[in-house]
Amino acid sequence: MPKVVALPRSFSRSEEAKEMLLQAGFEVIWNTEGRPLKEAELIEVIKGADALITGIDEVTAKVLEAGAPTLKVVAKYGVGYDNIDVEAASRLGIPVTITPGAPTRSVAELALTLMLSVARHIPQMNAGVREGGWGRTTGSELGDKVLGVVGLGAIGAEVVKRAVAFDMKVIAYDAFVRQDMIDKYGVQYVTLQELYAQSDFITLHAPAIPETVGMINKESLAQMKKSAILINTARGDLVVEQDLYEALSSGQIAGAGLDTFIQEPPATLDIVGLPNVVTSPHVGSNTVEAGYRMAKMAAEEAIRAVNGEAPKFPVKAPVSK
Ligand SMILES: NC(=O)c1ccc[n+]([C@@H]2O[C@H](COP(=O)([O-])OP(=O)(O)OC[C@H]3O[C@@H](n4cnc5c(N)ncnc54)[C@H](O)[C@@H]3O)[C@@H](O)[C@H]2O)c1
Ligand SMILES: O=C(O)CC[C@@H](O)C(=O)O
Repeated sequence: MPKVVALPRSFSRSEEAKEMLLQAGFEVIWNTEGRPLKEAELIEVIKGADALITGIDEVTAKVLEAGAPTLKVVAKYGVGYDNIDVEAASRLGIPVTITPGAPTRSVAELALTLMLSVARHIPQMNAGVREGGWGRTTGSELGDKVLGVVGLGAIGAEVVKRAVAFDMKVIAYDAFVRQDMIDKYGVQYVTLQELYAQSDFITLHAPAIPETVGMINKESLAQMKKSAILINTARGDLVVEQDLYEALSSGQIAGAGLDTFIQEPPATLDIVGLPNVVTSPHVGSNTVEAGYRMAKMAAEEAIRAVNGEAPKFPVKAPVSK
């Protein structure tokens, strides 16, 4: 009986994907920890598995080596695969797949939610009202503001669509220029320096790769407007958190909305405790709808691999943290 290890915290909510795996004759090993697994835990659980479905667990070279004798695929439940040592997988002949498009709308909606929450101080006022207060703070509109999108891929594009509906002007930085974004939404491509200097809101949607890790640092923060609000629903690794903490505390920038952190939960409460910061615990794709799509697509990849079929959405380029 083929064995699939299904680790994403919300995977088991998807009855359809569960049923697909059972119908395909899989023995399914679930993650009962309620959190992503560490390397040592994964090394134990991966042994003898034919397929691994993973969220943001530590799929290191050692894990892949432990699974290599039987493992036929690592199917990422989502799109950001920086938690998987793709180079090691490729060396061991194990394909790595992702679920493109499945989390897109959910993450875009969260990015907008964070923009609005920071601009209107919603969590802070909500907390005050619940304590019997009536502290009204003055927020700002999104309309007529400049939104800078770093990484105009699937999620970035959905954010643009929504931002334009809020009457925002959008500028973007990406190595690949999308003519449809220019034609349909009037997006203007700029350099990173121009994006930092001109944006009222900056939203990160690039993957965590060597070129992007630490890109939001003392230097880039210093180029931003004092009124700028930074939104990060991409990966914590894109930000030097100590530099962001200092910029937010000193008024170098005005606020931040953060869904992702270098360490999750964050190692210290410094940033998340600041009054001008709104956070969420890496839930960009954690909706019922995105969960169903990601679970189904990942389950299909597991079944394909066990049947000896080629993966549908393999990761092409190796990435590192
Ligand atoms: N918070 C969450 O729960 C959550 C959920 C899903 C995805 N994500 C993150 O969002 C990221 C984007 O997802 P997507 O589906 O839009 O991916 P995508 O591949 O469609 O888009 C990524 C874009 O980033 C661009 N890019 C690559 N290198 C860049 C660089 N150096 N500077 C600027 N842009 C660069 C690419 O050209 C591409 O257009 C993922 O890599 C993942 O890390 C987070
Ligand atoms: O597995 C998760 O919980 C989130 C995955 C998400 O960040 C992604 O990259 O698609």
